[in-house]
Amino acid sequence: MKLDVLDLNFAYNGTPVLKDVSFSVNEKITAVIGPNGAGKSTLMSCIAGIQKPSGRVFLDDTDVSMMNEEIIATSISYLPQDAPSKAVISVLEAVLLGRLHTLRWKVYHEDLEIAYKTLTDLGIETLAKRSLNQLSGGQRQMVSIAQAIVKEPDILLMDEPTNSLDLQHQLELFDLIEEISDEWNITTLVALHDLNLAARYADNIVVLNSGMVCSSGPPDEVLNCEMIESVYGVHTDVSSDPDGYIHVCPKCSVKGRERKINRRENT
Ligand SMILES: Nc1ncnc2c1ncn2[C@@H]1O[C@H](COP(=O)(O)OP(=O)(O)OP(=O)(O)O)[C@@H](O)[C@H]1O
Repeated sequence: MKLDVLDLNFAYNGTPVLKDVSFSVNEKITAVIGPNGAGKSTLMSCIAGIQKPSGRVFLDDTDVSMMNEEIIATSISYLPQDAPSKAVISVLEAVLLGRLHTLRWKVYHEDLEIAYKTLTDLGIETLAKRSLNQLSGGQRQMVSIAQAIVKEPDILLMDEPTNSLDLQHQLELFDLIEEISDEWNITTLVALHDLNLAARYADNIVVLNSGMVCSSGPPDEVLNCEMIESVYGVHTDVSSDPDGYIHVCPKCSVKGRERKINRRENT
């Protein structure tokens, strides 16, 4: 499904946070990157319909503000950045909640099958009967991811889904996102801090800085030393491997290097 974001502007208490944000994606996986406070989470929640920005969001050329509640609820799945729930309910019940919305309160056999399949795909089926409040942070994060995926949405919005996940689970999560993107033809927008994960898995990268899109395109066009230095204030080596994947190796922060030079000069 095509996602078009057109001239989004959003302010918290009069302070602008998103400024004329426009981009279009129909690639399978798009990473939204940018420094702390750039506006990534705000952008995700605006697209999910939680915040009400000015501007337009179109799904396959239909204005989301014109779509009915049920279609939006079934089309868009949103995994927020907030800490996953510690409610006293089982993992299976929590995942099943992902199949429900305000206009759909009944669980069918098909929902159970899809919930178990999702848990198995994520490698957490053995947790099905455990209570959320007895899980580790990473395990709870996996359950939140299962809740987002189990909906089988057209648009999957994930805000820093790799928070609390170990290396194996980070890679397995993205392998699964790649797989379901292919199978279900969904568009995934994922806010990420890890530039190497973005380089490895995203078909397209949108760079947000101070609420504005400062670059967008495929990883090999977007990820370069100049962009990373100007947006993140970090010196890096950027290289590409024989498979064509970009690798970003951080060297030092611009400020850190300046402080070191100043210290040397003053001693
Ligand atoms: N509820 C809020 N009320 C007021 N200001 C907010 C609120 N939420 C976020 N902000 C501000 O909006 C700006 C963008 O925040 P946002 O969380 O969207 O950034 P982000 O790119 O997701 O950051 P991070 O990488 O640190 O998660 C920041 O300056 C932040 O302080």
